[in-house]
Amino acid sequence: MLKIKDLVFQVSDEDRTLGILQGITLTIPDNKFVVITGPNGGGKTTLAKAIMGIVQPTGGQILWNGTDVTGMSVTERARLGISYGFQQPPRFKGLRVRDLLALASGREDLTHDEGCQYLTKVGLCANDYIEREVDASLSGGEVKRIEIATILARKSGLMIFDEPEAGIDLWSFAKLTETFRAIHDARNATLVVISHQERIIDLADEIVMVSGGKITKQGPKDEIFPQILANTIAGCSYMSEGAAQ
Ligand SMILES: Nc1ncnc2c1ncn2[C@@H]1O[C@H](COP(=O)(O)OP(=O)(O)OP(=O)(O)O)[C@@H](O)[C@H]1O
Repeated sequence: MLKIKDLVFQVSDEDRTLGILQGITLTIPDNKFVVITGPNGGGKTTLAKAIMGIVQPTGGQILWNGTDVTGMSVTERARLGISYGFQQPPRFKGLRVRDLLALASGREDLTHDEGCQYLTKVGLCANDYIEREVDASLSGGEVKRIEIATILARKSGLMIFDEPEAGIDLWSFAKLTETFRAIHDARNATLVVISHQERIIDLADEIVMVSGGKITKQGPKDEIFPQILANTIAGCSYMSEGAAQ
C-alpha cells in the first residue's frame, strides 16, 4: 500500500516561496489503477517524482508497504519495487535496448525472445529495436516506449507512468492501453498513471485530480469521470479527448 501523508514541496528564491505541493494526503491500496489528472502545472509530475525520490519533499511522509521511504534514494526505492517512467525519458548512449531490458529485469541472461516480448507490449516491432542503441537516433515516441518496456521488465510492485501517451502514435497507444489493462487484470502491481487521456482515465479504479498543488477531487472513476467530462464541456478543458498527443 502507498500512503502519502501531508506532502509538501516548496521552493524559495530571494523574493518568495512557491508551494508546489501543498499538503497532499493520499492512500493507494495494493493492485489499484489510479490515474492522476488535472491542469498543466498543477503538481502531478512533482508528486510522482517525490514518490520516486527524484524530488525531496520539504514536508510530509511517504510510506510504501509500511516502510517510510521519504528520505530514501531512487535506487533504494527501486529495490523496494517502485518504478517511474519519465515524461521525457533520458537516452543512454552506448547501451542497446537489449542491455537496458536486461538491466531492468535484473537478469543478465534475459533472452532475445523475452526482451522482444516486452517491446511488443508497447507496440514496438521487436526485431527492429532489440539491438539498437538508445541514443539520439531514436525518436521521442520510440524512447518513451522503450522506457515503458523497461518498467514492465522490472516487474515492480508500484509502477508510476508520467503521461505515457505523450508523443506516442495511435496504434502504439492502443497497444499500451491493452498492456495497462492486462497488468491491472493480473492484480499483482499498483499502477499510478499521470494522464490527460480519456482512454487511460477510463481504465482507472480511482481518479485523483491535482490542481494548485492540492488534491481537488478524488474518488472512484465512475463518480469522478462524469464530473471531469462535465467540467470539460463547460469550458474547463484540461483533458485531451481524441487520439494520443
Ligand atoms: N524545482 C522547481 N522550481 C520552481 N518551480 C517548480 C519546480 N518544480 C516544479 N515547479 C513548478 O511547479 C508547478 C507544477 O509542476 P509539475 O511539473 O508538477 O506540474 P504538472 O501538473 O505535472 O504539469 P503538466 O501537466 O504540464 O505536466 C509548475 O508551475 C512548475 O513550473
